[in-house]
Amino acid sequence: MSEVLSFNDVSVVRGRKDLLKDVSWEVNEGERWIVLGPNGAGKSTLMNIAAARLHPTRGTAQILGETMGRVDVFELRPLIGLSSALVANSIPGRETALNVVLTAAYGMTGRWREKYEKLDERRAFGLLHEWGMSTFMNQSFDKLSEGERKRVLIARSLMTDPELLILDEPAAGLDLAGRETLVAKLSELAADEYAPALVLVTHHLEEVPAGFTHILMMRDGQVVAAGEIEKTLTEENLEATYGMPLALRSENGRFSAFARN
Ligand SMILES: Nc1ncnc2c1ncn2[C@@H]1O[C@H](COP(=O)(O)OP(=O)(O)OP(=O)(O)O)[C@@H](O)[C@H]1O
Repeated sequence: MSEVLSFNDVSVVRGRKDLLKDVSWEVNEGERWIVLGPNGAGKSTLMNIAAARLHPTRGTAQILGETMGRVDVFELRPLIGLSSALVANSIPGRETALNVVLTAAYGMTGRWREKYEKLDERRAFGLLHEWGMSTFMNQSFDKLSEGERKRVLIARSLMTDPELLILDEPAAGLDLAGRETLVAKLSELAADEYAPALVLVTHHLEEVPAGFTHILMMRDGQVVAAGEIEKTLTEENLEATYGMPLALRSENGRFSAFARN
């Protein structure tokens, strides 16, 4: 099985603060990872490195076999699909849903004068269709609901047929039905043997789709625990991650947690 990510003692320092401290983490082809941790744990910082947007201050980060600092990141980035609030904010609101997906083919966020192949247009439409959004293809991005926007963003992140897909808080801001629809779709994606390696960042166990195989638990820029979800997602590790006693429940591959009295 080939390595998708291999981080060795990765640290990111800003001023006197360690945003990440000695993080070692490996993701292999076919794995579906959850990255869990409280606000400020360093999850997005870690994802920025995984998406080849940020260099570690110390340590080595290998992405799809290439070492950060020794590779042209512009060649690496099309191989990594990224869906995050930062990507969403960079999309011009008036862009249509179809263009939001299509422009990923050129690593752009807004359509300018580039010419797209029919093949690209068909692929973009196909992805919108797969994510239940083809009827919205001509609707502008800023007129979509939060849940619709999230699905368009995921379709966009798959446009270049990436080898790694990073979803940074894909269910943030969704209502219950929106969250459950998205989680079900992500579960389908996790079960698809042709899907890229998946990394999904969340604060909430309820947002972990069934079928995800591994979990990285973080606190204060450090790894609390990492490994197969069945062995690693324990009440003990949850308490160490969130700093409070939590009761863990699991049912049909889904999880939830509550404060323990
Ligand atoms: N450029 C920066 N300079 C200084 N501190 C920063 C910088 N970027 C992030 N931080 C700090 O680093 C810490 C980790 O931030 P990060 O966004 O990675 O956490 P997170 O786990 O994704 O949090 P959240 O769940 O709230 O999104 C936070 O305390 C944040 O304030």
